[in-house]
Formats: sequence, structure tokens, C-alpha cells
Amino acid sequence: MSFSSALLHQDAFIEGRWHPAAARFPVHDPATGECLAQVARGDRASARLAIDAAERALPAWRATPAKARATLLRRWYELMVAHSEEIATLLTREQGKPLAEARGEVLYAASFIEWFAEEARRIAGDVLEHPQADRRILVLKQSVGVCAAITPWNFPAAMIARKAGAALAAGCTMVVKPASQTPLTALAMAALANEAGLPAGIFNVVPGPAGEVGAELAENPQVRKLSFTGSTAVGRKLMAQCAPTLKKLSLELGGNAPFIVFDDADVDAAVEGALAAKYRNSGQTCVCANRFYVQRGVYDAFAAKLAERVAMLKVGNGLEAGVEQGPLIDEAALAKVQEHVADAQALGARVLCGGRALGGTWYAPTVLADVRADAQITREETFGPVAALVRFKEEREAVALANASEYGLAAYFYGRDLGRVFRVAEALEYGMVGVNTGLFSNEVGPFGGIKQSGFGREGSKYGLTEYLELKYLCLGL
Ligand SMILES: NC(=O)C1=CN([C@@H]2O[C@H](COP(=O)(O)OP(=O)(O)OC[C@H]3O[C@@H](n4cnc5c(N)ncnc54)[C@H](OP(=O)(O)O)[C@@H]3O)[C@@H](O)[C@H]2O)C=CC1
Ligand SMILES: O=C(O)[C@H](O)CS(=O)(=O)O
Repeated sequence: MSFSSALLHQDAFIEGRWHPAAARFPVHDPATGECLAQVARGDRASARLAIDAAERALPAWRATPAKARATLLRRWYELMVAHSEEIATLLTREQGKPLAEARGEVLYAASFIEWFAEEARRIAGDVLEHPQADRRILVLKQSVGVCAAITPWNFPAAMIARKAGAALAAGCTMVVKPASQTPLTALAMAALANEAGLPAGIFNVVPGPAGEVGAELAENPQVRKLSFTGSTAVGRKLMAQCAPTLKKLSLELGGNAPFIVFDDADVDAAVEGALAAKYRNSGQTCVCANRFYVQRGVYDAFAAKLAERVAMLKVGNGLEAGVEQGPLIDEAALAKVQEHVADAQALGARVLCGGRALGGTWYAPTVLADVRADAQITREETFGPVAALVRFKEEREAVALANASEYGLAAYFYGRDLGRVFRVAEALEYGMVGVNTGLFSNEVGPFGGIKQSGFGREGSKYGLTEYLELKYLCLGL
């Protein structure tokens, strides 16, 4: 095996130690097919071991003063930044995204740990006036307890940091099951958490199959909260699996983001925003624009300018300098993209650029024009580098088209009339709306969706409440 890295680990990380296993599963580089590692295949027993470790570590961590928790989280953040190049290389190798994006993701992930290190010290309860003179009301905020996280392959660092940063800041302990396609980044993060001095059992990583490790995390009564990022279908299953033990849940699920361009938009800005919203991670993000509604007055100009820019995107192995589009994660992802393009073309869409597989799991960055409003690509999440342009006439029509989806995660629109900005922003049924921007993800804004995109918010000051319980004390004087 040619691949090596000081941060390459292949065993589960439980209670501050590496836990090998006889059974192992391969991790492949989606760009080359190379086997990067053989990772210990967790099972229900190892998941239980991690949950028990998290339970043992909980009392001391809960009792650790917030300032001390913050200091340890800050040190973890500093190590993530100091080792960002190594982690980014691991991330690109196992997930495929261009190194420049991987570097960005590692710093984005680290920003959540930094943010929640700061938020840890601002957890405050209340002292309230009781209706009776001889009583006092106190409201305490206390950590939920042992938490679980199940995370996807498309952001192997950020999705973990966005959950673990909040959980640990709140005084919870956590067991993470990373996606089986991308466990190496999670294990590298565990190594750095350990180096930062996070006590044993606080943060545990157990790679392994969903049906074993995932099932134990969802069903074990010691786990009081589960945070999941991934597809809506799996989110529904997990919600059912968590029901018997009434776990708190955060579900960041699938999306189908509309991207609306109005006649009064700055078309050049809208094109740049479309590039950011559509082609990041080769279109494999839950907040990627999935369907474009362009008003007839700017349709031709926007379509031509977007196609010109998209055709220039450099496609290749994410490790190569200047590459802007890496491979899709696997053959199934490629097949879904091809299916959406073929369906749109069968309904009359024109390919302005791309529209073809390039070998391996690469797909040419694509712009489709004259897409019918009922095409499959407008109803289902493509999770690939294809922009489908639908023409519209009136504002009301665009909002209706945008809202005609079971999903409600992200939406975007470009327009400069102030009245329209407020009308449309307030009318769109989504958890997050980008106005004259195609990228809104950061540690400060509350990330999450509504409808079939799930519930709960991550990052921001709101992210901490997902890991806190309120306790009401009534004091008789
Ligand atoms: N809203 C958001 O923030 C995000 C949403 N997503 C959505 O997720 C999808 C793509 O990500 P993808 O990884 O394929 O999603 P999946 O839902 O298939 O997998 C996500 C994680 O869930 C695990 N998993 C799968 N099935 C089960 C199960 N039955 N029980 C427990 N765990 C399970 C997987 O484990 P294993 O790998 O071992 O199978 C993986 O760790 C898209 O729909 C995308 O929109 C993705 C990222 C962010
Ligand atoms: O998993 C994802 O797709 C991420 O949540 C998208 S983002 O946070 O990088 O915008």
C-alpha cells in the first residue's frame, strides 16, 4: 500500500485507545481506485464498548468547568489548523474533492470547534420571578448526556466537527460512526482530539456498517441524543429506530435547492453564485442548487454566461494543482446523474456544455437549457455537477415552482429590488436562503432545514441547544 500519512489510522478510537479488529473493510480513492487502508470493521459490540466508555467519561466531563472544556476544544482547533494540509490530503484521497476544497473543508470544520469552544463559556440559565413572594424560579441548562453522530461521506470533516464541537462544548460525550467510504478523516480528527488532551471516552470513533454500528447507536438506551446528516430515507429509518428510547434528534437530510434569477439581477454575480452553489464538491452537497429558475428577460444571457464559465472548470484528480471538479463518490452516483440528464434531454432539454461521462466516476460539469418544469432533475436531488435551467415569466410563478418540493433545506435567489427581496425571502419554504449569494455556510449561521430536509440547527448559537436540557428548579424560601 503506497499511501501513508502520519495521521493515517485504521482502528476504531475508543476511550483514548486504538482498537484493532480482525475484520476489516477497504477504503478506496474514488479517483484511482487504489486501496488506501483496511479499516477495523466495527460491530454492535464495539459500538457498545464506545457507548459504555462515553457513559463512564460523562460525569467528569459534565463537571469540568466550561472554561476548561473551552481550553481543550481550542487546543483541538489549533491542532486541526496546524495539521490541515495532512487532513486535507487524507480527505481528498478518500472522498475525491479537489485539494483546495478539502483544505477549505478542514478549516470550515475547525471553525466549528473554535466557535463552540467560545460558546461553551456562554451557556447561561435563568433566574425568574415566581408568582409567590416566598418562591424563586431557577432554570438550569445541563448537558444531554451520551450522544451519537452518524455522518455522510461528502463532508467527512465538517459534519463531524459541526456535531462534536457543540456536543463537547455542552458537556456531552460522543460516539461517531463515519460513513464507511470516508472513515480516515474522522480517525485523524480523533488522533488530534487525543493529542489535544481531550479525556478518554469524550470523543470516540467507530467505523463500521450501518446495520451494526449505526443500529446500536440508534437503539442503545444509554444514547440520549442522535445527530444524523445524510439522506432523507435514512433519516426516516433512524427516527423510527430511535423512537423506542425517545432520543433527542437532529436530522440534516436531503435537499433540492431552487436557484432563482430575476430580471433585475446582476447576471454576472448570479453566474458566480451559481458556480458556488452548484459545482462545489462536484455538486455533492446537500445545499447544492438543484434546479435553476431564470426569468425570461435574462434567461439567454445567464445561460450563455454560465455555460461559458462551466465549460472552463478543470476536471481531474483532486490532488492535481488547479483541479476544480473531482470524481463522483461512486458508480451509483454517476448513474443517477446520467439518468437525470437523459430524462431532461428526452423532455427536450438542450446541453449547453458537458452532458457526458468522462471515464471513471467523473462527469463533465454540465448546463442544460430549456428544461421542462416537471423533469426528474427538478424533483429529485441530483448530487452531481448538472445545472438545469427552467424559464419563468412572473415572480409568483417562480416562488410557486421553488416551493413545490417535499424538501426545505436551502434556496437561493438573485434580485435587487428591495421589496421583492423581502417578499421572496419570506415566501420561500426553506431553512436557509441565500440572497445574492451562492454560498452561506459558516460557523455562525444556523444550518438546517424544514419539511423532508429534517429538523434541528447546527453551528451558530442555536447549535448548542441541541445538546442541552432545561431543568426547572422551584425554590421555597
Ligand atoms: N442536510 C445535510 O446537511 C446533508 C444531507 N446529505 C444527504 O445525504 C445523501 C448523500 O449522503 P450519503 O452518505 O449517501 O447518505 P446516507 O444517508 O446513505 O449515509 C449517511 C450515513 O448514514 C449511514 N447509514 C446509512 N444507512 C443507515 C441505516 N439504515 N442506519 C444507520 N446509519 C445508516 C451511512 O453509513 P455507511 O456509510 O456505513 O452506509 C453514512 O454514515 C444525500 O441525500 C444528501 O443530500 C448529505 C450531507 C449533508
Ligand atoms: O453535508 C453537506 O452537504 C454540508 O452540510 C454542506 S455545507 O455545510 O458545506 O454547506
